[in-house]
Amino acid sequence: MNTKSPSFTQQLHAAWASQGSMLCVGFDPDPKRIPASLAGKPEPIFEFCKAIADATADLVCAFKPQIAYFASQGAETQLKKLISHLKTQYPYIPVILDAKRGDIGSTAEHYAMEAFERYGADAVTVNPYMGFDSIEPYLRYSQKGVIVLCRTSNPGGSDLQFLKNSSTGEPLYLEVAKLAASKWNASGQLGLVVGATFPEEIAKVRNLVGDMPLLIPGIGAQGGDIAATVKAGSIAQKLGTGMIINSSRAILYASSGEDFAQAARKVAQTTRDALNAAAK
Ligand SMILES: O=c1ccn([C@@H]2O[C@H](COP(=O)(O)O)[C@@H](O)[C@H]2O)c(=O)[nH]1
Repeated sequence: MNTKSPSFTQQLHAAWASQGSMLCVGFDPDPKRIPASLAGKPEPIFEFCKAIADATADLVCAFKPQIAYFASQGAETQLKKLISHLKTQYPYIPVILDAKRGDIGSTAEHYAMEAFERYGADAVTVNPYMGFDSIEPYLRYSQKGVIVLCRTSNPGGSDLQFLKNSSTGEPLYLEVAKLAASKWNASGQLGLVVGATFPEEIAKVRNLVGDMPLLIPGIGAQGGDIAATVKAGSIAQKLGTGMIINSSRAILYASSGEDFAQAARKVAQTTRDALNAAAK
């Protein structure tokens, strides 16, 4: 009997199929933007994120808390409580901790423990620019997802990610994609971050990495084009899979009033529907 819990990619494939969605709701809880109706609660960050999670859980394939928003407020306990709530109430929805860690192996071991043991995340984002030994400690958790930054959504991403390898002539982000697909993915649990703000590059990455999951931030507040993103990241014959398309602020802050969770749901629903329409 196989008693192992499902791996990150198994969870993801099940969520794409059962939820019928490629939308990921991101939790970037900015204290300045949390609705006044939650002020005075002992754990406003947790309450805010929980309300949004509960209002959108049937619309998503993943949730993505961004650790900086919790750590900057000393709200690690609220992050832990949020992930625990998500894993208890929605065990079929993978939780990706967006931490973008990158450090030497001995330190990376502790970052991996933080993500997978302290917080119980199903996957974590990592920065690959210190090389394979900085990623390897995460891969020891053979069921957990490791999502490697490749072509980020920010304008400054081009500063380094477009530098050409002097022997192959390939830009650095494509070298990362190639390494991820050919050498680093022994666990089969790797994914790549590619920004929705650069659909042409999403297509180039997809072309190199087969059906590896792509975490795609940059629709919504960053203005990435939904139709172009979905077209670029789709896998032939497997439409509606392969992408975890994140929106954080556009959903979280759809309303600053007491109706914030219902407003978030409306935006999440419209976004999920637009993603699905583009995948047809
Ligand atoms: O290239 C990247 C990698 C990560 N992010 C993160 O995604 C969300 C985007 O938030 P929006 O409010 O939808 O713009 C945020 O947590 C970033 O840290 C990214 O934007 N780009």
